[in-house]
Amino acid sequence: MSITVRAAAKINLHLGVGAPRPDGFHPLVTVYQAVGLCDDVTVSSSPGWTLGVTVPDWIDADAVPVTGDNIVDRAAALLAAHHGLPQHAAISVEKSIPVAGGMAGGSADAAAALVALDRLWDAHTSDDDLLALAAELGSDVPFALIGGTALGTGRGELVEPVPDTGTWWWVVVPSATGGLSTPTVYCRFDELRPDAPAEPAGAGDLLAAVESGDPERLAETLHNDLQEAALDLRPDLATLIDLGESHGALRGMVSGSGPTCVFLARDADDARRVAGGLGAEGHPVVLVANGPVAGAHVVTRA
Ligand SMILES: C[C@](O)(CO)[C@H](O)COP(=O)(O)OP(=O)(O)OC[C@H]1O[C@@H](n2ccc(N)nc2=O)[C@H](O)[C@@H]1O
Ligand SMILES: Nc1ncnc2c1ncn2[C@@H]1O[C@H](COP(=O)(O)OP(=O)(O)OP(=O)(O)O)[C@@H](O)[C@H]1O
Repeated sequence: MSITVRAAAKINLHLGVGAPRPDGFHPLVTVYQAVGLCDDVTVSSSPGWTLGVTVPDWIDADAVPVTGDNIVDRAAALLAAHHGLPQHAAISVEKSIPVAGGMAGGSADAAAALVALDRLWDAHTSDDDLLALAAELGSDVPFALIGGTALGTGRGELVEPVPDTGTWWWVVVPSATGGLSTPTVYCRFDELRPDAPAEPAGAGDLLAAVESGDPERLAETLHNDLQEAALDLRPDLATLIDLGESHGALRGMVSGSGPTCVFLARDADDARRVAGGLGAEGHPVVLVANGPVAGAHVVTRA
């Protein structure tokens, strides 16, 4: 048997970050949106354990570990231990989400692997247990399971869907010069914001904008507390954001911890125009994606 599960990249429409907790994690109030830029994880029956990764030419294959350190290995080990099962399958991960890009690509793969292996092993894991296992794997992984548009609290792992009947158009520009480490960006946030409040900035205005369906209103309320830290580490991103806005984007920002930058467009045509403009300026990879899209879900079963 072979099962393919697809999981999407995320954008943080709102990312409010508070002062670090005693456990080192930062309290968040975030609004996630899953966008149509997806990784596919395929699992097949096998007596042993193998993992392969394929990438498009614009992703550096060496940036994705394949020898035991992949988050997919950790997801499989955790699910197997939860059920007292042996960890056996042949897995292939087809990546399209930027690596170390602030779009939660590894988290998407972990969520997809949990869903795929649950089906392959006939494990019937409850939704609550899947969410708990996801939270052990990483703060962004529970959202990758549910997708759509959702409020994230705690360290980001407590997720709750929010009403969103809009179709939002995004231009996505992965960095051509490598990724950023999430812990490094949080550390720089701590250095730049020693006075960060215990309670992160709330998302009321952003949630009202999402509900309105109005892209101009959403553009005004997009908010990322990690942007200052990401721009401090990668000053070139500020130039990119200005360029995207000069080509007609309603608003550009750093995605999560970066360095991918995302640009909100008025509609699909505008998104294509902004993408064309950035491509003509010499950015080698410029993608268009819309959201919200579904969380990790089975696409083929044979
Ligand atoms: C930047 C975001 O993508 C926004 O959604 C997430 O907060 C990052 O989520 P993630 O990559 O799933 O993060 P995890 O794997 O849970 O944690 C990686 C590291 O990021 C930092 N981290 C992460 C989440 C959080 N709320 N506070 C943190 O300080 C910690 O240094 C942690 O050791
Ligand atoms: N399946 C995977 N895909 C990508 N990176 C992985 C994977 N498994 C492990 N990694 C490691 O995890 C690191 C972070 O990768 P990822 O693409 O998830 O970053 P990110 O999108 O910035 O994460 P986030 O937005 O959740 O902070 C990579 O640098 C890589 O070493």
